Amino acid sequence: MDQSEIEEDRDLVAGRIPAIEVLKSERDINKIFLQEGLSGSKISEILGLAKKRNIQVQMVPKSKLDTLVDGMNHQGIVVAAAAFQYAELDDLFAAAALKKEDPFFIILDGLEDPHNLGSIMRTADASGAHGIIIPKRRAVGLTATVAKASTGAIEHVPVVRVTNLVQTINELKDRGVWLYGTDMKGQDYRQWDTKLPIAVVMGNEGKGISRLVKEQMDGMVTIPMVGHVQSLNASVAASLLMYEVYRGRNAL
Ligand SMILES: C[S@@+](CC[C@H](N)C(=O)[O-])C[C@H]1O[C@@H](n2cnc3c(N)ncnc32)[C@H](O)[C@@H]1O
Repeated sequence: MDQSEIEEDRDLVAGRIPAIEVLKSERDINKIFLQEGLSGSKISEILGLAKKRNIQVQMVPKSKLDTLVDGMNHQGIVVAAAAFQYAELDDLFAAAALKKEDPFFIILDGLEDPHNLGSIMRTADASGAHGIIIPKRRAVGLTATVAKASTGAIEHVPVVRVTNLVQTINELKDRGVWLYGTDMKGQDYRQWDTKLPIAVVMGNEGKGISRLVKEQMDGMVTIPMVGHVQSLNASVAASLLMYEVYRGRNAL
């Protein structure tokens, strides 16, 4: 096998749980590359799903998988799947409408780290967010590393990629969504009314939210910090905020 066997419009999904998620999804699968001599319950599940979907499984030595995914921890399995599909803004509204819920979107203003994006997708799925909006330029998009870090959530959380974030924010406002930015100078997140249709904006790992985006916000929200460091990791902050929305909307 060499790299040319993988068509350019294909994504390589590495790892057992991500492989199972992609095999259960509706995405087209080209082929499965499985490390020789592996067994176990997850491998049996993968082989069962492959059989059910009539997907070719090629047995390869570990070194081939290492080369294919460039040292990523593949756990003996790589799935060559159709390229990750981006959604449209309407798909996010439709996802909210389908669940009869007010929109709950996450906007990432220039997030760069694929592990942060994967982790945010994982919590977005868990906390019931209807989708994520990212800019096309100067930001991480959907990659194999993101897929791995999302542990399969990438198959369930729609991601919209837009050319102009400020324009999209204005469209969201026109459609009744309240925009909340996040930094260290906003209202305490425990006093935030999360029962409205909302989009939460997270900033870049180094620079935070850009000025032009911040100017469009209806409000700013802050997670209090009483220690010595100046900010939380973007995906950690996003998780706390997403669960605050969940908590506010799902009273016990
Ligand atoms: C590492 S921080 C960026 C710090 C950046 N130097 C700044 O001044 O905003 C990345 C993102 O995480 C979120 N964040 C981090 N800590 C936060 C907190 N305590 N409250 C609200 N959001 C926070 C914000 O969205 C921020 O833009």
